Order: sequence, then C-alpha cells, then structure tokens
Amino acid sequence: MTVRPGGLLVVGDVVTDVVALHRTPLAPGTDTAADIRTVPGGAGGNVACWAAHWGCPDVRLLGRVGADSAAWHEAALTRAGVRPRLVIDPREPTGTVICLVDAAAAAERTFLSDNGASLRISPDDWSPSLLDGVARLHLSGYLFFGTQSRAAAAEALASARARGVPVSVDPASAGFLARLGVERFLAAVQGVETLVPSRAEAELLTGLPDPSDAACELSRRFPSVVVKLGTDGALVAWGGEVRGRASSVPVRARDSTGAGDAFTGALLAALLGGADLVAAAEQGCGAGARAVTRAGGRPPGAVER
Ligand SMILES: OC[C@H]1O[C@H](O)[C@H](O)[C@@H]1O
Repeated sequence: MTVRPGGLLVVGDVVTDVVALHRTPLAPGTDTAADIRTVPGGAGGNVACWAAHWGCPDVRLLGRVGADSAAWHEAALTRAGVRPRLVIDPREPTGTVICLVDAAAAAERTFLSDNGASLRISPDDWSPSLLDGVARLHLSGYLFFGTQSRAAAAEALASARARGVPVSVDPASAGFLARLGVERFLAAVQGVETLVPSRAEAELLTGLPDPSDAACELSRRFPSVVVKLGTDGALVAWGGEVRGRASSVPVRARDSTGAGDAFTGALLAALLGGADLVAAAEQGCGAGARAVTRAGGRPPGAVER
C-alpha cells in the first residue's frame, strides 16, 4: 500500500464530559455515585487524542469551544500530543455532556448533551490551508447534526476532495442520526472515503439488522466501511463484500465512554502508518478494549488527575 506522507486533521466536537458512574439503576430520588469526574471529551477531541496515543506523529484538531474553558481544553489536547486550533465562540459556552455510566450493565453509558459552542463551528473557521501537510481528514459525526457545523463539514470535505485527501467519518450517535434523518446524513457525507459506524448506526443507515448485511450495503456507497461491533470486534467491507473481521479483546469494562473514539483514533493512526484496513481495524479493537477499562473518553496521560 502507498503511504501518503502527512498528518491527520480532525474536525470535530470538543466538550466537557461529566462522567458519573452508578452501581444501582437510576430512579427518582437521591443516590450516591460510585465516582464523578469532570474530564475533557467530545468525539472529535477524543479521536484526535487516541490517534496521537497510537503513534500518529502529527495530529491536528479544529474545533469550537467557549471562553469558559478554552485554555483547559487547549492544554489537555496539547498534553495528549495534539496540535489544537480551537476557535473561541463569542456567545456559547463549551458544550457539556453528562455521561451516566451504569457499572452494573457492562459499563454502558447514556449521554445527555448540551453541544454548546461545539456545533457552532462554521465555514468561516475553515480554510483549505488547514490541509497543508495533511494526509487524512477525519470529520466527527456530530458536525452533521448542527446547521452551521454541517456547512463547515461540507467545506472541509470539498477542500479535501479537491486535494485528493481521503476523508473518514464516524457517525458518532445513532440517536442524533435518527433525528437528523438518514437521507440527509447520507447526502452530507457523499464523497467520504471511509465510514466508521457502530452496529446501531450501520443498522439505522441501511435498515438491515445484520451487521454483515449492513456493512455490505454501505460499502456499495462508500469505498470502505468499518463497522464497530463492540465486544464482537469489527467488520471491514469494500466493494459490496465483507473482506475481513477483527476480534475484540476480552476485558473488564469500567466505562464505555469514548470506546468507539479509541477504536477510530487507533484505526486512523494505523492507516496513516501504512497498515491495511483489516490490520487497522485490529488495532482499533485493541484500543477500544483498553479504553473501556478506564474512566472517560481520553487515553492515559491525556487527562489531568
Ligand atoms: O464519543 C464519546 C464522546 O461523545 C460524547 O458526546 C461525549 O462527549 C464523549 O466524550
């Protein structure tokens, strides 16, 4: 495989996560959390940090935050080895996501999000020169759920296509996707090289409950597709066929927040290093498994304790 020299540019959401771990089912009233911590998050920020963690030497990120926590986010991304370009929104604070993690249910999480400044990233924030020295562009799926951020994503995608830079998209949220509408999403991501959906997103996008069928279907629309299946690993498809499978690694899950981002970051790092898609998906599975053993959506060393 030809390795195109250059770095990774991620355009996406950077938000503050309040991760609350609970051991008993949530019910009206007051309960004691097993752990609560406030950490930097957002799928865009997380993917960038994990790509750097998995050895991508040049990771950059374009995002929007509020003045309230811009310096904190900038420092966190820099500490993780990412070169951030954070636009400070004049009106909105940084987005906040409450991540409720059910320790009793395989560390499954529920997100309550206020996207704040993160979805106000606009075409004015974009410049084709951001792609100088970039070999791959990754667009966080959340971008497609805001009107302004969708327009910014369209600009970025068009610039990348004009330069022949491959683009990947991780749809990021089945719930948001359902609200936006599948057809609108698919129209917005036309021209994307690699789609990296979860099982639920792949089903929603195709109407096919079997992930292999969904992967095949999506790979008739996108040059390559990697479907993340959590503990069942991942499927790699292109040209209308499943071409490979990657296995997950059994671990004791503590928090599944950002596990998909770890997968995607590691996958992108491997692709930029010249790995083929199946090998890259294997690295993604290893990364996702390791990510669920710790709290929050960022790699070790990326978060101040
Ligand atoms: O993909 C996981 C991320 O998305 C959610 O929006 C949280 O911010 C979390 O860090």
